[in-house]
Amino acid sequence: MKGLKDKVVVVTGGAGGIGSAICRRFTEAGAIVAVFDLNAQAASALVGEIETAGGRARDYSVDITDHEAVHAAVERVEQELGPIDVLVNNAGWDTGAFFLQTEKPFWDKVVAINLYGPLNMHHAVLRRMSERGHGRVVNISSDAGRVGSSMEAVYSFCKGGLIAFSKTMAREMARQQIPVNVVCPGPTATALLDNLAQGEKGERIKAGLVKAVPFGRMGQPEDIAGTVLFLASDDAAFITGQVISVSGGLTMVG
Ligand SMILES: NC(=O)C1=CN([C@@H]2O[C@H](COP(=O)(O)OP(=O)(O)OC[C@H]3O[C@@H](n4cnc5c(N)ncnc54)[C@H](O)[C@@H]3O)[C@@H](O)[C@H]2O)C=CC1
Ligand SMILES: CC(C)c1ccc(C(=O)O)c(O)c1O
Repeated sequence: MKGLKDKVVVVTGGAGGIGSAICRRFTEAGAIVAVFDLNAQAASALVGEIETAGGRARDYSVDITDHEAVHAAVERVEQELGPIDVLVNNAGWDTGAFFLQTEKPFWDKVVAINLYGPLNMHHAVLRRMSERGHGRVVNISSDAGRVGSSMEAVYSFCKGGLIAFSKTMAREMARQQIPVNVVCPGPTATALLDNLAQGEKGERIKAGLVKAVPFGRMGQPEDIAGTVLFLASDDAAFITGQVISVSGGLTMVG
């Protein structure tokens, strides 16, 4: 894909399942990746692996729910790696429960990570991109935000909100020619899915999710990364405000 070499890319949740696949693919394409993650150990291990393979990456231990910490980390990236060209908001979290069995402290955590996290990141990075009139944003939502998902009510609320927010940012950033797009994975084999569906009941939930996928299998993190790179590349320079599901046909939204 065109235009990714030497680009500075920030990936939140970059040490996780889908995030690490995205980071690897960007570095394989010649980009320099800033791995933002709460899990400092996993982020550092990923950077070591990428460097061993000849790629360029640096880990940043950041909690995306912390507004000041996000601004400080973004400033550090620009000082250490250069102006940020691409922002991928990928970090997310949930655990499965029916809404009526949940309480506010749980909602606060889900909203803090899945909504305030991306808000903080956009606020810190897009002002800089906007001043430069250059940049790209790819937000990782979920098919849960398009069609809902039982036992993921507050998460779906956030992921649907992220889609609406992305379309609004796409409009607000259009004058600066900064595309903002959304990728919606379906059920994908990562720790998040394992956490959502545990034990025998979990296996039944996973089997049910797979059954709903026309392609008849769960996604792998590598299935998601290519679409993210495409949207960050020059090949997608005229695409903005779009939502693409990468879910083996789970949702076919017009
Ligand atoms: N796995 C799945 O089936 C699906 C995942 N998604 C979305 O894909 C994205 C990536 O998810 P996975 O790779 O599956 O999850 P994961 O659990 O493997 O990775 C998430 C990463 O985010 C990091 N993180 C969590 N809270 C953070 C915070 N406050 N600050 C910084 N980093 C934080 C974690 O340390 C972890 O490394 C998420 O936005 C998720 O909602 C969407 C649809 C399906
Ligand atoms: C139903 C959607 C696609 C879904 C399923 C599972 C998880 C997860 O384990 O985190 C999601 O994030 C989803 O969005």
